[in-house]
Amino acid sequence: MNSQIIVIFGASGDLTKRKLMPSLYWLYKHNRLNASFALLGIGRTPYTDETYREFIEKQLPLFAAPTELDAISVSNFLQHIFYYSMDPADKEAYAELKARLKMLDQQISNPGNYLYYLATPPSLYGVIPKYLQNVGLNIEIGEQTRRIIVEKPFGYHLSSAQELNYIYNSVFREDQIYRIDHFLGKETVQNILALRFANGIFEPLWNRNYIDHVEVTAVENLGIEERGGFYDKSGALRDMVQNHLIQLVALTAMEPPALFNADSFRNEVVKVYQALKPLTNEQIKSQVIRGQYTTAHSEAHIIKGYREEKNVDPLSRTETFVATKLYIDNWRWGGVPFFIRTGKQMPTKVTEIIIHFKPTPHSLFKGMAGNSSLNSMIIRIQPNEGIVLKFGLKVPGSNFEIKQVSMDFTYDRLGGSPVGDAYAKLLEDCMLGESTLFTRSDAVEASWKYFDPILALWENDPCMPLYGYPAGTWGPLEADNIMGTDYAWTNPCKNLTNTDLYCEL
Ligand SMILES: NC(=O)C1=CN([C@@H]2O[C@H](COP(=O)(O)OP(=O)(O)OC[C@H]3O[C@@H](n4cnc5c(N)ncnc54)[C@H](OP(=O)(O)O)[C@@H]3O)[C@@H](O)[C@H]2O)C=CC1
Ligand SMILES: O=C1O[C@H](COP(=O)(O)O)[C@@H](O)[C@H](O)[C@H]1O
Repeated sequence: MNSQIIVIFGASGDLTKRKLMPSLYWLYKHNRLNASFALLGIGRTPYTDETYREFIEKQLPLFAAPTELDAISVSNFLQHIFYYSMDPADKEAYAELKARLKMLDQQISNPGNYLYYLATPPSLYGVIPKYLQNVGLNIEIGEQTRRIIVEKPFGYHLSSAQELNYIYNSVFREDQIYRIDHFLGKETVQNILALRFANGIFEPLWNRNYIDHVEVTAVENLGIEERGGFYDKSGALRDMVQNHLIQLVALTAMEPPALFNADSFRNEVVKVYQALKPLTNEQIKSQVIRGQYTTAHSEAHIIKGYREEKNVDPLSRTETFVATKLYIDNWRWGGVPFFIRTGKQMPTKVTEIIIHFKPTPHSLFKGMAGNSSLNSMIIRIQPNEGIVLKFGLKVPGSNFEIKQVSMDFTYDRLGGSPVGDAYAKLLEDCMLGESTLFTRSDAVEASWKYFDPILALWENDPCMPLYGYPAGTWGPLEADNIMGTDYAWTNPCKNLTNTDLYCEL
């Protein structure tokens, strides 16, 4: 790992304290950072190096596991942290920033390698690269590296994503730009690739001939917490579907890349997005269901409805739930529905992909329901990462009655070296110049191209329905309608524990 300075814009914010700092600390603790790395926090808040270190020190115990923290390594880690107070929206401030970076280079013997991390509100994503360019902070001289990580959402719709791509591509080369989607840093998400492409037994079945339908679920049992101001302008489609969920679809559906490198992998991802079958307005009405959580009363407590949350418009029509059916128009997937859903304030937090295989052509045994399949594969991404394969077996002693049983694998049985948070993986990859798990410009645009008409219809047609669902439920009943009579959502049980990979309802 090269020596480098990580420059975080938005260093006083929620993402920095909850995700970036604990991940960097984890990398530090596991000797994965260069001994002379430095972190320069940037923000308008008038911290000094010392007061910023105190701020970070207070946050760390809240987010890193107590067993991972020890006083000596925390205090050593903090010595690598510096702060520079400036408004990232102030063009004039960048010359001073450059001078501050030069000083820091000398202090830690860094040859001018900088990694910029944009953890500010998205309104600054287009501004910061231009101002860096104004003072030459984008230019690599000799062996230097200058990279930039941009948080999601990358754009608000297709045209703003295109505008941002235009700005980024005129300031940096594509291989210097890292559009982050933290789902790709999750170990089990990467394991989808291993499952599919390191094994000969699944791939022959992985197509329209054997797969009946696919479900992708990423739901949470929390509301929007302190992020009302951001979320009310975003909504579930922008926050989760256009990026995280569609990435999961891409990994499930992509063709095997010829090589395991950034370009081969990302070429295949883009092809999936390009093959998404566009929806007509009529189909958007019937196949894209949006919902918003409403107040729920239980014996023990009241859960606030979305419109009562802090910084949310009391008449808001922002969706906190989306369920939809999509098709991938290519030879492998033609006619196979992919059902995807996400929501806040659902009964549990779970992210999983379920591959439902086609039933046998004829039911020979008792207990095998007509045309429903006994075969499915559950790829659980969180909370308890693992894979379950379901199939039918004879009930002992019975008269050939068939029952569905499970063969399961939990990820923690695999051992291996310690694994950090998804952000640790992605930060480390970026520092190493490895961009496979970051989103390329054409992929962002191809994804927006599919989702743009949905957002446009929701925004422009006041008659488009927004369904309420009581907090703590599986979303509006209308979400069941998109499944039709042939399919049903698979809801994992409410109280998943780390020992149940899967439990029956
Ligand atoms: N928080 C999360 O869990 C996740 C966040 N993200 C994305 O990461 C980015 C950062 O998120 P988060 O940390 O929650 O955001 P915050 O709202 O906490 O903002 C981060 C920092 O940006 C600075 N800032 C805020 N407004 C302005 C402004 N108008 N001009 C200049 N600086 C400003 C503030 O620092 P100061 O006042 O010191 O300048 C603030 O602390 C967002 O784009 C978000 O979408 C993505 C995934 C998850
Ligand atoms: O990017 C986001 O993801 C989180 C969910 O991520 P997870 O890793 O905790 O599953 C979501 O809560 C947030 O709204 C969204 O911005």
